[in-house]
Amino acid sequence: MKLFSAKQLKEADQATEKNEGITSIDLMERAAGQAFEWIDAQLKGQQVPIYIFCGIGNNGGDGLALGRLLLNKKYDVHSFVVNYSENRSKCFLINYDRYKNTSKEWPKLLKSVDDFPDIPANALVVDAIFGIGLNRPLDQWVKQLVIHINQSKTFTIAIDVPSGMFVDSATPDLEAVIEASVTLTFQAPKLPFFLPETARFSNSIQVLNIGLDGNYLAETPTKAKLITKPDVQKMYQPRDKFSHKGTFGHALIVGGSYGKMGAVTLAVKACLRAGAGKTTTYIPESGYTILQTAVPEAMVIAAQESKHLVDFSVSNEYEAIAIGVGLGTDVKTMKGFKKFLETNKTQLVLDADALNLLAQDKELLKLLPKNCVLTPHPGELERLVGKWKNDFDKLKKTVSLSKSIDGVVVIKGAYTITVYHDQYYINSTGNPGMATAGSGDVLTGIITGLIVQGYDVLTAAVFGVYLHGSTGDLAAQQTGYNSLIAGDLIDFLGDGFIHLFRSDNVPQETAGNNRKNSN
Ligand SMILES: NC(=O)C1=CN([C@@H]2O[C@H](COP(=O)(O)OP(=O)(O)OC[C@H]3O[C@@H](n4cnc5c(N)ncnc54)[C@H](OP(=O)(O)O)[C@@H]3O)[C@@H](O)[C@H]2O)[C@H](O)CC1
Ligand SMILES: [K+]
Repeated sequence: MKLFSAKQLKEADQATEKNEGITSIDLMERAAGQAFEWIDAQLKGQQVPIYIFCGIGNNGGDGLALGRLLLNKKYDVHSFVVNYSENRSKCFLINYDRYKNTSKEWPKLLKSVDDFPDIPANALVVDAIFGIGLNRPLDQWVKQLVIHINQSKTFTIAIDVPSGMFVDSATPDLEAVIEASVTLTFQAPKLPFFLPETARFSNSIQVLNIGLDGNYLAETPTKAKLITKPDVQKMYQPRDKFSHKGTFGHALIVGGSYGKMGAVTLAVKACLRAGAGKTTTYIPESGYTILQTAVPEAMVIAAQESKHLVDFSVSNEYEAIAIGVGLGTDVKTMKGFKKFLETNKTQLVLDADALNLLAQDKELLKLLPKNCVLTPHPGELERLVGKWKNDFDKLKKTVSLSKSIDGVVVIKGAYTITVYHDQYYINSTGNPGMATAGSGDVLTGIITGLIVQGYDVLTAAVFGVYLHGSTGDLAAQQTGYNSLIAGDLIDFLGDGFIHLFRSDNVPQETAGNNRKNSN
């Protein structure tokens, strides 16, 4: 699903008006009508005081039109105009008059802190102060209003965007943003809904289709995409009946150190479960028995060193090498890693300590082959690219890293973002139960397993991240969040694949139950 910029949404708006022969007031009525339908479906006529705060632009116009529709359905509506500017939009003014004709009184004008109404605890608040047109910090008194609404702790519905949130750049004041309970956003979600600093404001997101011009939406490229099930269904490569294990590639997992062999165990199991034809692990000698016992399906090459890898001389028979899980950052390991990068030509997935070694000597980044995949969590990313000022700056720095290595960078988080050059792929699956030791090792294994099967690195990263998350969602149905452990992600990966092509209407209690039944 594409995430459009504010400018693109305004262009889509104009294309719709031109191609459908409608005006912007018609489109506003459509948008307000959709918001009304949604709210009416939740309230079902229940009488709660509805407090609507409207700006003076088109977001405010939406709010007034919504207020009128709610009044027509006999809801208890209290409307306010937040008069932050005299520059009222045409559609706002039309709806201002229409509102008066319905309610017989004007909405109350707010011009300073003294005008703020008390908001009853049982009220439903509608925030239509600013939408995608916000382009500078809020005036002090408007910020105070936002704080006043947030402090009321009432159920708050944001129209299009929580007011105070910037859509295409960093939000300058995180105290001046409406904390919405639900965001009814038009046509497509907006990028900051998925970024760590701002995601909490939009909370539950409902996308309302207001029928913007289909051609414009289809043909306009966006920097950011939200990856959902239909996107990954297209990525899946079905298996040919006459395929054999050689068809699905050979992966090498390099890593492990004394006390951290579990990381390699998890990665190699996940790699196999993701569908790799063959896997080999290259580990310090002390891990030999552990690996052979824990994963009989994997081959093991034990290095001479007992506790840390020093010598990384591996053959070039693999389609991809994952390196870094449980590796450690011993000085000798660093030396061997550098030597390995100087000669290696195989596609790489770099995680954990491999990223820390790269961060220790950034010159090593120049030795990476084209098209490698880096999978940092925010701490590892910061060590690689330096401190960022905000989420947009983080994305910018990650884009530079991706371009400089000509590879893929996966920023792990609640919404994992895969960055390739200046494209962002935002993942929609996963849950807080996955914040557990070894979860990243499983992801590394999945991505590597997909690459060796022939998925290009970008697809492997985007698809792998989605599968990792959707598998976690299925696992959590059985384990709950607290008890989910990384091994569960491996056990449920098969369900994750099967679920890709299962209707989402499958009742919750049957989805993801396969493991229990087959055990
Ligand atoms: N295509 C669509 O998606 C549709 C969107 N609709 C709704 O329209 C809004 C966007 O409306 P817009 O009028 O462009 O902008 P806002 O309502 O968000 O803001 C109004 C104006 O306020 C000015 N501004 C910006 N920042 C500040 C500030 N900090 N303080 C004071 N004033 C500010 C700015 O105008 P300037 O000329 O002063 O710069 C804004 O234009 C969208 O979010 C939807 O809700 C349609 O209803 C349907 C189609
Ligand atoms: K709003």
